[in-house]
Amino acid sequence: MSRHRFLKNNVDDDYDDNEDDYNEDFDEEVYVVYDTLIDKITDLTLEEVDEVLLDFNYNVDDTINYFLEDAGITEKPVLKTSKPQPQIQTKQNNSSNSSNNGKPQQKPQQQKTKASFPSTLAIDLCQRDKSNSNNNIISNKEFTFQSLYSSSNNNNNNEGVDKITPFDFNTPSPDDLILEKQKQAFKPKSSSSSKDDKTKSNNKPIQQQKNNNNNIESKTPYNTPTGGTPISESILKEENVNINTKTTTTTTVKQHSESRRRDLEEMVHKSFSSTDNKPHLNMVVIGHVDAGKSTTMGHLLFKLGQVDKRTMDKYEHEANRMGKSSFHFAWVLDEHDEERERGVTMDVCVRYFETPHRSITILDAPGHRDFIPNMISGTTQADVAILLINASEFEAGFSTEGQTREHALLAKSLGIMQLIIAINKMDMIDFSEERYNYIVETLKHFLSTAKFSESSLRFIPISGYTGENLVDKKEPKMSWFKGQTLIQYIDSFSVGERLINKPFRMNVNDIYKSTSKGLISVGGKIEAGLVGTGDRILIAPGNEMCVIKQVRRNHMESEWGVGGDNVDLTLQIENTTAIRVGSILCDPEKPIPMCKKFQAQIVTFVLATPIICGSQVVFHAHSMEEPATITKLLSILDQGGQVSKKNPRCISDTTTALVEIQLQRLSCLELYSSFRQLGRFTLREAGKTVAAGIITEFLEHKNNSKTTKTTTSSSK
Ligand SMILES: Nc1nc2c(ncn2[C@@H]2O[C@H](COP(=O)(O)OP(=O)(O)OP(=O)(O)O)[C@@H](O)[C@H]2O)c(=O)[nH]1
Repeated sequence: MSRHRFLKNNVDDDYDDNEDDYNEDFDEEVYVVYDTLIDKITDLTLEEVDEVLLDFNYNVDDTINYFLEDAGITEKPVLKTSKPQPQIQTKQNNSSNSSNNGKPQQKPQQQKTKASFPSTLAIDLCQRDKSNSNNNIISNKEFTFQSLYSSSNNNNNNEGVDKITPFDFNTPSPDDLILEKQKQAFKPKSSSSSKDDKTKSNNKPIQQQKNNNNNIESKTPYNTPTGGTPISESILKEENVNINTKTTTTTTVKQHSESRRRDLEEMVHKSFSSTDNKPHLNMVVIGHVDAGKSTTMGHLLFKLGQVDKRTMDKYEHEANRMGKSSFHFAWVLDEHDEERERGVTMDVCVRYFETPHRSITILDAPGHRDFIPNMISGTTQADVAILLINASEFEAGFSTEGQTREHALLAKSLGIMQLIIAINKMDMIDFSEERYNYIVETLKHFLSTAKFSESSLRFIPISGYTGENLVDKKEPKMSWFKGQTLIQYIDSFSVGERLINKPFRMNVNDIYKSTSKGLISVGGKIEAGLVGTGDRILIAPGNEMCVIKQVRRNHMESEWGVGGDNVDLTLQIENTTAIRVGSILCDPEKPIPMCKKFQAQIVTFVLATPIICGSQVVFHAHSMEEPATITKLLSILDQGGQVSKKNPRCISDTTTALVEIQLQRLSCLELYSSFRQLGRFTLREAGKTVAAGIITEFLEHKNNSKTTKTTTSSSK
């Protein structure tokens, strides 16, 4: 019934182990430089070459000179042209963990262009900027998200557009090499051959398009590059591809056939138009630490019959024994021993319930500031939110050190439009109307400066512990409140559009290992598209294929899932380490772009030190996080989104600006104009959220698509 939470640390370990996979596709220049220098600089790595090439805009000569100078070598080596073959060998070494030369196994180096986060110099520069041009920076007093959101452009012209760039077959392409490998590996097997016999080539040379600063072939996110990675044997079998045949064709792997698509659409239509259908919403519960989020949700689930009396008694008894008697409702959601011992939620917990007109997935987020990355990851999956406020200690949560403001701003930045503000622990303030009104007025003012529209806010006094106003009203001392109960407000959340016709995208938020070999279950939100059992989908990054064996939506088995659903998928996959929290599952024909450098519009929060060119931050988007550098400050924008100052020297508090951001590694991202939810991000520095933003333009990106070149003797 309930979803297990995935222990992020384990995944991070997997991820580290897998970095070689992640970095195994390089441009040809990388191999030219590497092959030319490797005899002279023996500790050279492909990753290092890749980084430096990037800095030199893929200029081979400049890069070689850089390394020679760095190593103090004056004699220039003869330039070696690179053939695809060494790529394969290097990657084989990688995947087999060979210690042959060891280099490709090393983790990527840190970026060479490092600048430490600003200090007094930056503050000084900023103040000078301010004094020179007071009009250019939006007043600190008025926090504005307006330009961030007004720039949201609904232009989805890119949607579904495929531009296929033909590959020049004069030279042996990486696909040819793969085909050779496939021929060897995929010898026809008898029908009785066991699954375990399957051999998968781990070589994944992709014919890459060059995506440097000056050479962006196209900005559409759905370009389908030529070349591709080898499709796994199981999938080839399902496609009925006979490897030992004569005619060579390039096939794009399809997620599902046209007829299957029609069937799935029919099922979706039938389900959605049924009178039993309750629109689904993902609801994140946020707020300062100890505001009562888990207690309120646990008590609500208990009142709705989602937790039986016996289990509740057991929790109460055990909580008593541990001296944590007041936490027994919180234990419905806080399942881990450490969370129960510490009385603190650490990771997002997922639960499901229904109201008369809605089916709701609860995402109970941690309130403690140490776990804000988890809160962000939960909020990115949500459609609506409940902000819990501790009425007895409102000031502590609302202070700049508290998380009330930060959570509300993050929720807004991550696309939450509808918010219930539950003023909790009313029993601790003797259900005082006066205190309630004071808190509501203070929050109303703050939330309007954060650009929440007043009509999308609902304020409600509750006691999560006594249960007052959760599903019914009993407390005579609170008879002054004439509004609805919490469950009624939840029931009246409006439901957003389901992006069924967009390419499939799902954000992986949980992973549960399966006991069956080759099967793995993942949980997360389908951002867009339609999937069904039997679909073949692509895992990015990593460009690995898998097959959907089972779909669970709203915690029930289903044959399909659509945009907006929070689902668990059981996947058949040969390399279970290819998937991790932060992966994106996508349509192999229209995969998510991979991006390393982009232009973005950001809004800064309250900053300890201003942002300058070279500021190091942690970039959070959907469920991924990645070290990043702000490489250029392009302009400061006014409230209308117009440029008010070009090339500023720094960006201070609560300012809207256009910047360039460089990530340490290629990451799965979308333009905000194409996929809002996957084109939003937040930036954190030293444990604090410093800005939120949207991706406006890719500067360095590549597109993956799952194509395979197969040789067939007969075509259907
Ligand atoms: N008196 C009273 N205590 C409450 C109420 N709601 C929660 N509490 C208590 O507040 C403490 C913290 O509650 P939690 O539900 O763990 O708070 P939380 O917001 O989920 O905490 P984190 O997730 O760790 O941020 C517990 O001791 C609860 O019993 C309430 O309405 N009244």
